[in-house]
Amino acid sequence: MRFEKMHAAGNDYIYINLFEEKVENPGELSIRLSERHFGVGSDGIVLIGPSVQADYSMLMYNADGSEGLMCGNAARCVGKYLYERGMTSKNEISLSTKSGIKHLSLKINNSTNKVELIQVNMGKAILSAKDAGAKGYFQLALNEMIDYPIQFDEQKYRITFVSMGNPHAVIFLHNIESLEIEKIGPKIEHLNLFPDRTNVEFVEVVDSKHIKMRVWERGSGETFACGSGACAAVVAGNIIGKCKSKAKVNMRGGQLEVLWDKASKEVYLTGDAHFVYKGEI
Ligand SMILES: N[C@@H](CCC[C@H](N)C(=O)O)C(=O)O
Repeated sequence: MRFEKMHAAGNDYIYINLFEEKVENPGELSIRLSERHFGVGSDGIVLIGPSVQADYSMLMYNADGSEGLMCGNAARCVGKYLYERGMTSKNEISLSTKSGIKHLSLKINNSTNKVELIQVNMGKAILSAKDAGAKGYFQLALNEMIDYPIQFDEQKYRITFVSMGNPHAVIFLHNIESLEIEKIGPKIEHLNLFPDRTNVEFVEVVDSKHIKMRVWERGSGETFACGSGACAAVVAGNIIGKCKSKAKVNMRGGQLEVLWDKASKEVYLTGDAHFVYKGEI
């Protein structure tokens, strides 16, 4: 099986082209390949395939084999893959995902014909179970959580829940560098408040247009970046008065830019993406 490793801000996935390869048990494959010592090593796998309603489709699996309904960084990598591997010559691409059809806009460097930046319209941020309506995408024990206080291990946290097609619990703190994310992340991921588990973003304000974030991803642990998480952090930050609706988000592996268009309620995620290497197993 041939694959390509790609990353976006250090959020690394193994990309498999279903036009060339057959995958029978993607969850099991993701566990095996993602393992950093005995496998290839990644935050999960991404399958690129055909679609009836959109130009292409994308499925993604976390390192523990669970399926992620949306992945902002993978969607952007898929845009680069489709263009640079000659599967499209379009710079506007529609991509079917488990949380609906997303639209990608590619910025091409005319002299190299390489994709420099990829923006994905992540769709509307959903803040309450009521707004999620029939689409669902997540279960929450409460209707919504805006700056909602919780306490465990004698520590207090305030959570704002945002669905970007996948669930995010956003927590603003003062010093994220010293955070024991391996201890706290899984506890919040598994709180009863989140029957589907949740991704957890720990966010620090640099200024109103710039935030820093560390992320504990559902199913993958701490990752170097999370695109949907960056979107959720800006939406949550804007709602509770911590940042503007357009902000840069710095994560361990790099920077992404997020714009929450208040008129349409849609969230745009922009940044670069990179091929790491091709492999065969
Ligand atoms: N890293 C991703 C999100 C991947 C899925 C997530 N762990 C989930 O289970 O919801 C991104 O860039 O958005």
